[in-house]
Amino acid sequence: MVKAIAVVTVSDSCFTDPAKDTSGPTLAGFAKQLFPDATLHTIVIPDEKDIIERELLYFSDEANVDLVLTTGGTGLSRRDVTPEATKAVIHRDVPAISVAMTIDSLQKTSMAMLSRSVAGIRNRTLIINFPGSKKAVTECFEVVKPVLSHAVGLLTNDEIEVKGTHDKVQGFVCHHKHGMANSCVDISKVAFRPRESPFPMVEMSEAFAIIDEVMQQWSLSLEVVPIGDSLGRVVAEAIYAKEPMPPFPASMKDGYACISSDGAGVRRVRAALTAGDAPTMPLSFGECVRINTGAALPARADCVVQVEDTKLVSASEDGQTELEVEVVVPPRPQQDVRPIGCDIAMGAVLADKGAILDAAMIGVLAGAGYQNVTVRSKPKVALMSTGNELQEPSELQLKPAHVRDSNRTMLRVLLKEHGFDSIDCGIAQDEPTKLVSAISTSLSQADILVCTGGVSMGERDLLKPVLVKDFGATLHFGRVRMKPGKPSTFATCEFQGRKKYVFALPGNPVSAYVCAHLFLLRALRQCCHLPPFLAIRVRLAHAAALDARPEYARATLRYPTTDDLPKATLIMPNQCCHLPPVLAIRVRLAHAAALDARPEYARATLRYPTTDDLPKATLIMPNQCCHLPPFLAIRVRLAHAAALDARPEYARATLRYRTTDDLPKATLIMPNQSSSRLLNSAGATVLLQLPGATDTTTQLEPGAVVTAYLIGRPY
Ligand SMILES: Nc1nc2c(c(=O)[nH]1)N[C@H]1C(S)=C(S)[C@@H](COP(=O)(O)OP(=O)(O)OC[C@H]3O[C@@H](n4cnc5c(N)ncnc54)[C@H](O)[C@@H]3O)O[C@H]1N2
Ligand code: MOO
Repeated sequence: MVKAIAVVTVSDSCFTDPAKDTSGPTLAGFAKQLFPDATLHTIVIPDEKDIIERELLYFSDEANVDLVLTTGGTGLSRRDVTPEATKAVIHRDVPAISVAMTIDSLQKTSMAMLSRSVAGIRNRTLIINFPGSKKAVTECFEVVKPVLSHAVGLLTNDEIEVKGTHDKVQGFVCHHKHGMANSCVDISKVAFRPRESPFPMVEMSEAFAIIDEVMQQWSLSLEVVPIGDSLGRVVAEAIYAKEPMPPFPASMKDGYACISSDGAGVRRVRAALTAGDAPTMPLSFGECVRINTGAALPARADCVVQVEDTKLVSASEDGQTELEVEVVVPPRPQQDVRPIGCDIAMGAVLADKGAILDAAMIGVLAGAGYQNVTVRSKPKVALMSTGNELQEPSELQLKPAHVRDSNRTMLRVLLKEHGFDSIDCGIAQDEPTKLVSAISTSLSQADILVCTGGVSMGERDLLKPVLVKDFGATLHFGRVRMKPGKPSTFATCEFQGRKKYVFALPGNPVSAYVCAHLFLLRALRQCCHLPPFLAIRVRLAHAAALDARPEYARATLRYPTTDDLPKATLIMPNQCCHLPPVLAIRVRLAHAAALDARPEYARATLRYPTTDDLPKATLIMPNQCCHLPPFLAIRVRLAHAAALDARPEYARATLRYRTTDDLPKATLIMPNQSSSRLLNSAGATVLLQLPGATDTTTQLEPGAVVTAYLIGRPY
């Protein structure tokens, strides 16, 4: 199966102006049409041998793409070096591919003789050079189209042979290849089923450690996405500024661009410059130019005097032209000027490797001329429900003894909420051969299979035996001391030569919901190098009965103004496995809580204190049109000193929370929080409300408590 394709346009002119690239998008369109499920990477690079080689190596060795299709740079001109770069990286050539393309093209034009295309294999990646025109790409793609899938299959098969031996040793039979699925699981002798679960009960800490360790084996791959689609993605390689920002000395005020050494006094107003006007003549002594915020200063001007610090001396009779103004306060050199590169120096890091792209960072990239960004790929997740009692949610009429499948919809939406797509693999019946067939289909499409139901002790709970006996899976855990979700199962297996991860969650809807948060999202976030969920401490608003098992209770938070910690209120006192939210946080009980024999994860709501001086009903942003609540305001401590402006300031910051701290610690993204510098907002999770400076207080000391508005996910 072709899982990932890269289309590389090699052309100096397209690199300078990507809008000129017609053959790349054409090739990409054909590739997407032929392999609609494959991840598609596109890139435009100049005719530089080193760069071409680097990208080919990257796509075959790091991004693990199956097919690299280049277009351009195959002709005879001095800069045409794509074939040389390709030859330098391939391990084996496949000359007949280029020969077939050439023979076909020769029937249309004798110019085809001048194409020097190369095709070859590097590891498991097939690389094919196409010529650089849209017409040639269209013709040549038709030639190779019939063999691409098979060629990639053959390359992948090398690995399957090796894995096949391994699978046989473990008793795994590859059912999906033979049409009708078989299973080694015998369900005829129900009377002899185990009366005790054979799976050791692992503690939560152990289950987390197992997931963390096993998911390290997830093989990293990268993809290139348009910046507009990159929200929440993790940057794969540091991105640098190709030009300074601002690219010219720019005014910070509406006023007059002057020469500071002229001091205070009357100046002739030579012209007016609004933002976007390119200044033509240098300023002379005794002159000034009326200027707007953001406009470029004329040569020799070294300061801006804001309009408030000037007086009109003379104007044209119609009032349309200022002739002379008086500068009242002598200006300082560089006053109210943003010098070239003061917001972003050329070569500065715009987004570092590992950064999680947010609106500010994406804005920075847009301002710096980046259209695409290389990010870590997300795993492909398949969702499957199991159970003979399940019917599609779309069926209005319930059949006798049936329930509608709510888990698949819930999990799809939950994954979406956390930025992950999923593949719907339907409902599988509790019958070994049907499960084998459904699991095979799911695993062939995804890296991670999430299924619900069939993991407990019933004679139709077949997931675990089918995974082990029919897929040779290793069960890393099959029971966890927790509530809800005791029979949660985590397994891995080799399938079609690739490692697959299986989260077999309990069928009870709440168990599936809670365990998806705790286990599945933890694993997915680790694959993308996202940090685990933030844990904060809160107080219970009321008593909470405890179960013998530690319990993950769904709760809401409330934020009274007088308490030190948020208050948590259980969604319902009866937390049997049929209800929903999440946030792993330490809380204080607001009331007495009866304990069960087992540690219990009780569902509660939380309240969070803010300071008494908090402006009580001030919305930071009017979310009200959609009847959404305002952003949460919480109290935090400054991790460092913060200089105060004359105006109250909403400073962009990140939070760090240790369970030993009484309050989260806030760190400003950058000390320079100037409003033209979007970089100082990139990565911010809170707006810190800093008070305006007074005569006696010009800075807040480390540890000072201020209000923070949560504007993003707080991790
Ligand atoms: N003898 C024992 N029985 C059970 C034990 C045990 O330790 N010993 N554990 C209990 C616990 S705890 C849980 S949790 C459940 C887990 O059961 P399964 O994962 O095997 O799930 P099923 O039996 O298939 O279903 C349980 C329940 O959930 C409903 N369900 C299943 N799938 C869906 C779906 N997609 N959408 C909506 N509802 C679904 C199903 O109809 C059942 O009512 O086992 C206990 N038993
Ligand atoms: O562990 Mo189960 O989800 O309590 O019923």
